[in-house]
Amino acid sequence: MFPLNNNDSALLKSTQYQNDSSQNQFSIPFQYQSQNLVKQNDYKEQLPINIADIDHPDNIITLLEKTFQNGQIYIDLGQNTLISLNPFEQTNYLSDTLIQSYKKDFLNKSATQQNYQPQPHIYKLAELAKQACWSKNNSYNTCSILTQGISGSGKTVASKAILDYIAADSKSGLYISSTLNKVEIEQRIISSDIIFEAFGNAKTQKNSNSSRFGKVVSIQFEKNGKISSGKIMTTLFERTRLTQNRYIDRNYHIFYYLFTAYHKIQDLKSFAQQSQEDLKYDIVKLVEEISKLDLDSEFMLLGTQNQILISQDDQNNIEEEQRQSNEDFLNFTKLLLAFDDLDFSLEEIVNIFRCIAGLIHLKEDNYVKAEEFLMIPNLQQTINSNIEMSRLSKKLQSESIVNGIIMDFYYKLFSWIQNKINSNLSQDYDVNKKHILNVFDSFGFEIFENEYGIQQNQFEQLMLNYINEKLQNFYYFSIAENAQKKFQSENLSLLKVDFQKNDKVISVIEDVIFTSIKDCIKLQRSTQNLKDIIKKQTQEKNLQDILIDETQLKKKQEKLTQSQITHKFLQNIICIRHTGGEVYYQLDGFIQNNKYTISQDIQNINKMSSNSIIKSFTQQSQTQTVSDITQKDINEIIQMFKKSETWFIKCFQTNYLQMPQNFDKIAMKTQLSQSGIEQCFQLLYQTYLLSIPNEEFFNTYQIIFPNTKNIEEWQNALNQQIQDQNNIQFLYFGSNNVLIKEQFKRDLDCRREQMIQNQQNLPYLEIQLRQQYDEQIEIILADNEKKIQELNKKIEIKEKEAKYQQQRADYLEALQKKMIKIFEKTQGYYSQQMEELQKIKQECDNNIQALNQTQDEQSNLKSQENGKILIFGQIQDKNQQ
Ligand SMILES: Nc1ncnc2c1ncn2[C@@H]1O[C@H](COP(=O)(O)OP(=O)(O)OP(=O)(O)O)[C@@H](O)[C@H]1O
Repeated sequence: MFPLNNNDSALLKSTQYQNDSSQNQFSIPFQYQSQNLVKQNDYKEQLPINIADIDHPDNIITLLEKTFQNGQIYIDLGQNTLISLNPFEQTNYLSDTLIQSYKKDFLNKSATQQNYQPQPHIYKLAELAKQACWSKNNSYNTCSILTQGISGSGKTVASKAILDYIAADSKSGLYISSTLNKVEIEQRIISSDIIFEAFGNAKTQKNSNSSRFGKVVSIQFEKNGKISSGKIMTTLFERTRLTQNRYIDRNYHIFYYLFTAYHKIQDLKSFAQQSQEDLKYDIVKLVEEISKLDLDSEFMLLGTQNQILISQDDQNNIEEEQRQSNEDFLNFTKLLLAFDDLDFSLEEIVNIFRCIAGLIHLKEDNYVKAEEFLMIPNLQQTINSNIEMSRLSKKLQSESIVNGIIMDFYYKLFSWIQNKINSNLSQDYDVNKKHILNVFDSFGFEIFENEYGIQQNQFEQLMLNYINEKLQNFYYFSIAENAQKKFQSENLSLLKVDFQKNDKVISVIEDVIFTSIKDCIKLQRSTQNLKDIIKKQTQEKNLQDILIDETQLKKKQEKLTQSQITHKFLQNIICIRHTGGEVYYQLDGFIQNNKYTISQDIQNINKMSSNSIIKSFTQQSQTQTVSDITQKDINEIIQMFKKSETWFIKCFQTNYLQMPQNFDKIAMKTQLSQSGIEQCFQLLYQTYLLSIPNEEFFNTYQIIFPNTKNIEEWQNALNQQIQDQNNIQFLYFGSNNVLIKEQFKRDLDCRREQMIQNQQNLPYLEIQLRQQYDEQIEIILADNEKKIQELNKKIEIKEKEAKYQQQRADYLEALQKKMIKIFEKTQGYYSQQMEELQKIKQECDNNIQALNQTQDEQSNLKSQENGKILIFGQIQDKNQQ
């Protein structure tokens, strides 16, 4: 392997390359040289593909605009950041069919192509996040997806798309249900969303289905990837909406659902008849109870919107009323089905609706009905007994107590529903088992302006903007950390990039404003004192640059107070320099809205209720403030994110008029600065890099420097071509991967192509040489072929011989075995014969011996006889003589 590069010299810095044909026979200039970076001013028709191609944050807008005009709504910024543009029209970007084909495509292609890079899409992000729940590089095996953007920018749609993608596994039949009679967990998670929307969403100026709380849905997977359980956490529920309606804003959906259902009771009855058999609870009985709720008149709690709908006779309004009421009715029926999916009992649903109806009647001062439906006897008496002798009229005091009860009860009802849902979803939830995906449908930066375009921000806006600053701060931390990790894992050091962080803004809110409010509460000071305390603490903590100083503020005030309308508003304001711009806050109401305004006594009236849900409401600590709870919640959420791999979806409204095919540059520019992307542009720009394994990179691009033998030589060759070592980094040689800007990779690809083409156009001589060479090779190959054939023949003969020898060996072996068997069989017989033979032999021997003896004796005898004969002969001779 080539040596590691862990210093800046490893970074190739250039926008220009030599173009000297005498030095380099393949002297095709890199495209990078001519059209590498899109400059701030000459940015025209050319569409950059990603943020790495832009050299100035101002051009991000053009990137977004061109992408949008191209019919795309997703832009990948790298560092786990995806921009999602709200098109305000139905597109084919989100659908079940697309989910299925995307899943299939992703799985197939990622299995076969190592560097499969599908187009930026929310489903791609969901898939990557799900996969990362098992990744070895993610030690927590937990992932988080955070959607951010202003109201109406598409956070909820994006969060739902993620959940739809995740839940699609069981819809596709990938997993077989193990619980026959139980609703699938995926369905229950989707149904929980319907319930949360009914109770926590409202129609606002900016969004007809605006979430008025932050929600984290945590999904736990089994080892096989199936969802095992879920858990839902909520934060910063907007309580003030219940009693303060802003012109065309509506209250929470559930009030209108119930009101419409009551008025369409016949339709509801037929719906109940149809769905009766499918539901576990008795829906017919439920409809009977709804018909008793006495929601006949116009109600203040339903706000101006409803009054307009009921009273106007203008044709458009009648049509709008009809459309809205059909939508509310349809959503109500969905809610009834969702309750069943999550095992809400008949009694529980009736108690919820009775509570809602009770609050509607309470706001009308109709204590008889309020007592009946809240099931609290002597409610009016208790309220009256809490009215004190004070400067405020009895009416105002009673109104304030009633508002307090409504906000308190509704918020606690919402929490009760959340707990009920969690008890159903989270039975098997266990943080220690990991494989968790958190999806946070959060808040965006908010500046509220009145009908004259004057900022009118209150405590609620401060809380939203505070959470937004905290999430922004986490975003900076996260991308800086990710970039650092990416470079460290390649033994590279990241160039230091300074970016504007927002720690000081957070400090002003937490350490100055929150503590000042608390001091005021403790010392029973009024909001008039609040401003002075804030000013003093800001100076003590040296944070003046975040709070606009008095002289500046006065100048701005003078301009604004020329209009009479603004005069009153500007009396008690502070202005904070937020990440997304300057925001003016009206301090009136800060102290009151930060604490629980109802007394302990009033809070306790729920204990007198025979409605089991209302009775179960727990008391809120009087010392705990909204800012305390919010600060704790958001810190917990951020801690949870810090222990996970996090993705960010930055949602944008393409225009404030909510019109399709309309890209409002000014609106987009404002949102861009509020999104935190501009602030860390340099880091995103520098680190948007593709990663290609070293070997693959060298094999692919070696052709560009044909004489190089390894990646280190390749790198040196490239360095020699670089003329201008300026500050643009487009290529990093890491220990395992080459990190490269996409545009530069395209340039390399282009150069490679041309090198290949050049080879095809070699001069005539070279072509001839090549032909000769090819012919030679052909001859060698033919000769080789012949030799191989001969060898094969020999091998064949040898093989035959070997086969024959083997057969013989087998035959002899078989014969031997046979002989052994015969020998074993005949052994006994032969030994007996041998014995007999032995005997015979012995006898023979004896006989032979005897014969020998006889012969000896005979020979003796004969010799004797011969002697005798001799003697006899001698005798004879002698005789003859
Ligand atoms: N990807 C999309 N395609 C089509 N329409 C969209 C898309 N995203 C958002 N919209 C439209 O914009 C509306 C507002 O979106 P959404 O409710 O998700 O906003 P939000 O950011 O969650 O707002 P809030 O903060 O008020 O809850 C949707 O009801 C829908 O009509």
